This record gives sequence, structure tokens and C-alpha cells, in this order.
Amino acid sequence: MSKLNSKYLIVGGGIAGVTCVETLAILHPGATLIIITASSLVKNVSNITFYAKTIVKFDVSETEASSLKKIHPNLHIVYDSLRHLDNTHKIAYTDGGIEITFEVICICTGGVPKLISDSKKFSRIFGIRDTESVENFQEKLRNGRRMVVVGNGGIASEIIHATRGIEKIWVVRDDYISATFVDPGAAEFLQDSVKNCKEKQENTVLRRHIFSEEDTLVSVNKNLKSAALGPDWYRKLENVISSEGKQELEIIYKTEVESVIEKENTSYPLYVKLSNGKAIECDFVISATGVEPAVNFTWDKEPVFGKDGGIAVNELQQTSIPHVFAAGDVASASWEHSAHWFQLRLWTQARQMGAMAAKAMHAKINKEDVLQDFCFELFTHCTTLFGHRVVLLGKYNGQGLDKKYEILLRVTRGHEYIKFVLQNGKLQGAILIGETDLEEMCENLILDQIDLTPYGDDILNPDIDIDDYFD
Ligand SMILES: Cc1cc2nc3c(=O)[nH]c(=O)nc-3n(C[C@H](O)[C@H](O)[C@H](O)COP(=O)(O)OP(=O)(O)OC[C@H]3O[C@@H](n4cnc5c(N)ncnc54)[C@H](O)[C@@H]3O)c2cc1C
Ligand SMILES: NC(=O)C1=CN([C@@H]2O[C@H](COP(=O)(O)OP(=O)(O)OC[C@H]3O[C@@H](n4cnc5c(N)ncnc54)[C@H](OP(=O)(O)O)[C@@H]3O)[C@@H](O)[C@H]2O)C=CC1
Repeated sequence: MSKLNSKYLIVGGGIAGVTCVETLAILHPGATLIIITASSLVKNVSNITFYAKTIVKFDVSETEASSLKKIHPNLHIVYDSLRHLDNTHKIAYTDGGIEITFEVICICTGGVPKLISDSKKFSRIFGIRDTESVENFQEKLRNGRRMVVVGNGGIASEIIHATRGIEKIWVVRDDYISATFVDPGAAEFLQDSVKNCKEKQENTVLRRHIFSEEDTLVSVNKNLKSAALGPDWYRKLENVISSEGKQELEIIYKTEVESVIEKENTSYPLYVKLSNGKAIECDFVISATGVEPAVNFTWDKEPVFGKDGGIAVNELQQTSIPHVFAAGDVASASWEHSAHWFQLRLWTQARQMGAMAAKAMHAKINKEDVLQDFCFELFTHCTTLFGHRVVLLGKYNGQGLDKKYEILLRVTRGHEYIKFVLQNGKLQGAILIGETDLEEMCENLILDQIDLTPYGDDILNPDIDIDDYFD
């Protein structure tokens, strides 16, 4: 058994782990640092664009782990998996028999797809997480005629948008699409893209609704060993066209998959029974039904876990064991959140948590104080759904706003969808679809909690340059 010794130990080569290494390279370049990565490829963030102070868009790609050595001369890379963590003696044991003694450790082991039941029985039911699972999907797409997609979040939406030449049956629990990210109105806006709607209606509609918690469909991701894919993973699907399949999409709303059985000597190998009493025959099922934290190693002494199964961390990404930190999908944000932030397992948050963990680990080693980073003040997510740029800010679906709140909408079909969530006249969250150029203004309005009552509906009037009000 070989023995290593390091001040800092990072486990996992996803965005959280790599960001933690990069940040430590800046903060403490002279210190010893080891990363354990199960894969020779690690995640790399590039082309960072700031839409505002906290609204950041970037590209994610894979790079050789060895390239990390360029940024941190004292980095030692262990290509292996963590097997056991001895917290009493601060020793990590790997599958390959390496023993690493450390002072502080950051667990960044990510998440694994949470699949529908019956997935263990059949290889024709699978999830998407890493490059290997996409290759499997590509293969199934090439030979498939009909697929069932289960789930209503990011992956399902991207698959429906990116695949062609195959019959698609999309089974969703909700009565509108892409519910993890948007509301029914935005879903309708996005659905025009799904339908390939050619008719263009440029008339702008401005509406104000007063909602109460009971009549608003609040869609938050509630439950909220491989590196997760980057945002453009679905491009790999775009050129894969099945030779026999038809291009058709059927969306089955308010329905779940009850059971799946394999059938021999029938036209399709899988028989999917739905909760609405119907059944569908298909070639394969994609279960795009969320992730669960990957705690795939043992401990002598376990830290506290969050309700979602993640390792509970405080605002400094520190677990209940002071020398153990955790970041990214494996962590459960268990501090008292600021009014406009909540956890969703996204690369943005993996990056923010990885950087925060590095700062806190460095402060602990140097016996310094550290404050939580400003980015945790506001939930932000920039993504692309059905070909449209989508920016989500704060409590964009009224999440957790107990009292009555108002929604102000401006919609131009095929062009933009803007939704403001207001409470007591102050902006609490926003959905911005299209090139709205409102990101920075919304960020300021949410963070500064400016009373917008005097401006009425003008705040979204397309004929008024609202930025002028706040100059
Ligand atoms: C198909 C898909 C598309 C996505 N698209 C987007 C998107 O558009 N926008 C967005 O914000 N988010 C997206 N996400 C989510 C995002 O990718 C994740 O939230 C983010 O990558 C999590 O980063 P992480 O570092 O915590 O975990 P991961 O990226 O999962 O990395 C974990 C790492 O730990 C390693 N590991 C695991 N166990 C061990 C062990 N025992 N020992 C050593 N190493 C170990 C793994 O090999 C891996 O390298 C997507 C996810 C998927 C699956
Ligand atoms: N563009 C982006 O930003 C993207 C982000 N991602 C991220 O990657 C991760 C994995 O994506 P994904 O798998 O789409 O996860 P998501 O958490 O985004 O969505 C999971 C969806 O599956 C539903 N669901 C859960 N269990 C079942 C079930 N048993 N039957 C039917 N539906 C079910 C959920 O409904 P309910 O909410 O009611 O539980 C939800 O609609 C997530 O962290 C996601 O945020 C992925 C792709 C793109």
C-alpha cells in the first residue's frame, strides 16, 4: 500500500472539485494538494460571461486531469476512487490501495441519476449522466423507432428538443412542460418551439395577475460515479437519426410510469404501463427523473446528512465534522438561505460551492475568518431551453413566498417571455426568456428591494426604457 500526505485533499474531478483545486491554486500555491479522480478527464470551465454581478454564463468541457498541474505546481493527481474515510485519523483509503493522510478534505463526488423503479431490471431503461451514458443513448437512438421519456426537468426538455427521426412519447407528472425551470405560461411559450410553430405573432401582450399561493403552480425541484455532462451534451444527439422512426411527439400530462415489462415476439420489446390506465409499447425508456447525491464510500464517523440525502454543509461548505467540507451535487445546502437563494443541482452552484469550500478550507488552515461569498445572495441560472436563452433569477416561480404575490408578464410570442414576481411591490424573482437585456436591472431590483409600486405596469412597458428610471 502506497502512502501519501497532503494539506488539502479533494475528491472528485467534476466542476466542484476542479473549481476547488483552481481556487486553492490561487489562495495557497505553496501548499500540498491532492485530487482523487475516478476519471482521467476532468471538467473545465471556460468562456465566462458576466451578464451582471451574480449572473454568470460559462462553457463546460472535459480536459485531461494532468492539465490541472499547469495551474498548481504542487498538485498530485491520484487516478482512483475514494473507498473509505477515516475521520478520526484523517486518512483516506482508495480502491487501488493508496492511503492519503490530510489536514482538510473536500468531498465533491457529485450525483447519480435517480431512475424510475424497474430500471434495475432492464437495460432498456436508462438515465443520462456521463459520456458513456450518452453513447449508449446514441446507439439506442440509431436503432430505435419509439422512445418514452419520463421526467419534466432539464434533461427531458433537452432530449425532446434535440432528437429527431424517432417517435417520442413524453410522460410528465405536471400539466405543462419543463416544470423544474418554468411556469405554465413560459412552458406555453417554449412549446411553440416544440411544435415548430411557423406563424409569427409579434404583438406584445402585457398582463398583471394577482396570485395567491393556492392558485399558483409552484414548481421547485423538491428533492432536490461519474462526472455530469456539460450544458451542450445534447448536441451529440442532433445528428443521430434512426433509419426507421417517424418524427412525432406526444406529450402525456399528469401521468407517471407505473411499471415496465419486457415482451418477446411483439413489435416493441418494452411495454410501459401508465398511471392513467394506458400502455405504450416502445424500444427504450429514458428516465430523466433527477439526481441523488453520490456518497459511494464508507466512513468511520459519518457527518450529518440533509433531507435530500446530501452531505449537510453550512454557509462555508463545512460539514458537521470540522475538517470535512463538501461541494456540488453531493452537498446539501443546510444553512439558513438568503431570501432569494435556494439550492438546485446545477453547474453554476457546483462552481460556486467549490470556490467557497476552497476559501473556507484555506481560512481554516491559516486560522483566518472567512465570510460566505456574495453569490449565495441570489439564485441565478442561465441556460438554453428549446433554443431560447433562459435566465432564472431569485424566487422565479414564487417559491416559498407564503403571502400573496403578483405576477407581471410581458410576452411576445416566439421572441420573448418576461415574468416578474412581485411581493409588496418589490421584485422577488424573474424569468427572462429571449434576448431581453434585463438581467442586470432585475439583479439590482431584487438585491436592492426597491419599491416598484410608483412605476405600476410601466416597469415592463416595452415603449419605456425602464433602465432610465434607475440611472
Ligand atoms: C445530461 C446533463 C446535462 C446537464 N446540463 C446542465 C446545464 O445545462 N446547466 C447546469 O447548470 N447544469 C447541468 N447539469 C447539472 C450539472 O452537470 C451538475 O450539477 C454538476 O456538473 C455537478 O458537478 P459536481 O462536480 O458536483 O459533480 P460531477 O460533475 O458529477 O462530478 C463528480 C466527480 O466525482 C467523481 N467521483 C465520484 N465518486 C468518486 C469517488 N468515490 N472517488 C473519486 N472520485 C469520485 C466522478 O468521477 C466525477 O468526476 C447537467 C447534468 C446532466 C447529467
Ligand atoms: N439546462 C439545464 O440547466 C439542465 C440542468 N440539468 C440538471 O441536471 C440534473 C439532472 O437533470 P434531470 O434528470 O432532468 O433532473 P431535474 O431535477 O431537472 O428533473 C427531474 C424531473 O423528473 C420528475 N420526476 C422525478 N421522479 C419522477 C418519477 N418517479 N416519475 C415521473 N417524474 C419524476 C421531477 O418531478 P418533480 O419535480 O415533481 O419531482 C422533475 O420534473 C438536475 O440537477 C438538473 O437541474 C440537466 C439538464 C439540463
